[in-house]
Amino acid sequence: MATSLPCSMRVVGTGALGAYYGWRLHCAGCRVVCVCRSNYAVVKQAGFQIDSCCYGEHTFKPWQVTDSVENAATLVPDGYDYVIVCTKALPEVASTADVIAPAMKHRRTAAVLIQNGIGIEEPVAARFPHNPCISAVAYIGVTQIATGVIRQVLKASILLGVYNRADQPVQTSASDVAQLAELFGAGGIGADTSDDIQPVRWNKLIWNAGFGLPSVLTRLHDTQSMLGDATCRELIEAIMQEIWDTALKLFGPARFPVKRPPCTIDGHISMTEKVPAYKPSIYVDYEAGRPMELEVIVGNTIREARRHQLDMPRLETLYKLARIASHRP
Ligand SMILES: NC(=O)C1=CN([C@@H]2O[C@H](COP(=O)(O)OP(=O)(O)OC[C@H]3O[C@@H](n4cnc5c(N)ncnc54)[C@H](OP(=O)(O)O)[C@@H]3O)[C@@H](O)[C@H]2O)C=CC1
Ligand SMILES: CC(C)(CO)C(=O)C(=O)O
Repeated sequence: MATSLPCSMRVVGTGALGAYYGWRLHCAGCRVVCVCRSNYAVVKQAGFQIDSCCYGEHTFKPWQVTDSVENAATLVPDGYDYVIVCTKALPEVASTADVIAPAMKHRRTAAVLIQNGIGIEEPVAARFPHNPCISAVAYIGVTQIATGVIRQVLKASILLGVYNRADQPVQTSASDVAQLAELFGAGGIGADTSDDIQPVRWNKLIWNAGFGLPSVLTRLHDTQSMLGDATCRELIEAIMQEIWDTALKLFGPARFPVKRPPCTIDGHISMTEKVPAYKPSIYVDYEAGRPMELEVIVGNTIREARRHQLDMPRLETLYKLARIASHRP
């Protein structure tokens, strides 16, 4: 893996998050290749238009824009340093490992998963046991509000940690993670590393399930409308509490709550109150009739709890209702 700039990055899933982080890594001097899908024609021609609460309005023209992972692989024949995955995590629709496989042929290429939810790393680490695997938790609040147009409402930060399976021949090291954090830092992202990333992922679930499920079920659709409704606010807090309590039982008090804020329910709510109204990405997908990240954010959470003989009755009921809602005509 490269230790100094410039460094090659391939961003797969260049929607809101991918465009934003790709832009900041480009500003840090990395050669960024964006693999686009529905926004390919627009981005290839005009780049991304980014309206950032931190940097104002900018056009981001990546080093290369391509419409397939196979093409991206030919652009850097020696292999990428990092393949940054910013697709929605939808295991029931597509396997991330299959999607990125053409660009993972060189062993030094690290897979970096910047996605919400839990249980997303295992299939990637199992498929590419010789490649480093980095698990990332992002706080940023970006949305692709029109094709190729990205709006950011919160200062971006990212927490990076290793993902290793015990049987992997090559173990991802803390220095792999530190090098990537340095690159994000050079791009102005508040980047930090964690030597225990799974509780951090659970902590992020508190926000994503807490706001995501009620947004779909109440259709109050943005954070301020939801918090402004007393019943919805109560529901958000109750979901958050159930996940918080479960995480505490799973990880124990030495590992949970995590040390970095927001790490309390009040902290998640007050962070949200401070930023403009924002549609949870589950709601953005629901509204557009696209598959939602229900399995990795909610289904996997319930299943992991059950594996440890823990019940999450509130989440389970809302999960069933949201699944029904997702099949609406
Ligand atoms: N937005 C945010 O503020 C945050 C998001 N996250 C997480 O980050 C991840 C990305 O979210 P976000 O950027 O909001 O999502 P978006 O829907 O904006 O972007 C996802 C992009 O991935 C593309 N894509 C999906 N599959 C493929 C594929 N096989 N090949 C190429 N492109 C593909 C989609 O293309 P198409 O348009 O064709 O579907 C879309 O452009 C999610 O896991 C989300 O939960 C985490 C923290 C904050
Ligand atoms: C919690 C939030 C809005 C801001 O960090 C976010 O990052 C997300 O949409 O997942």
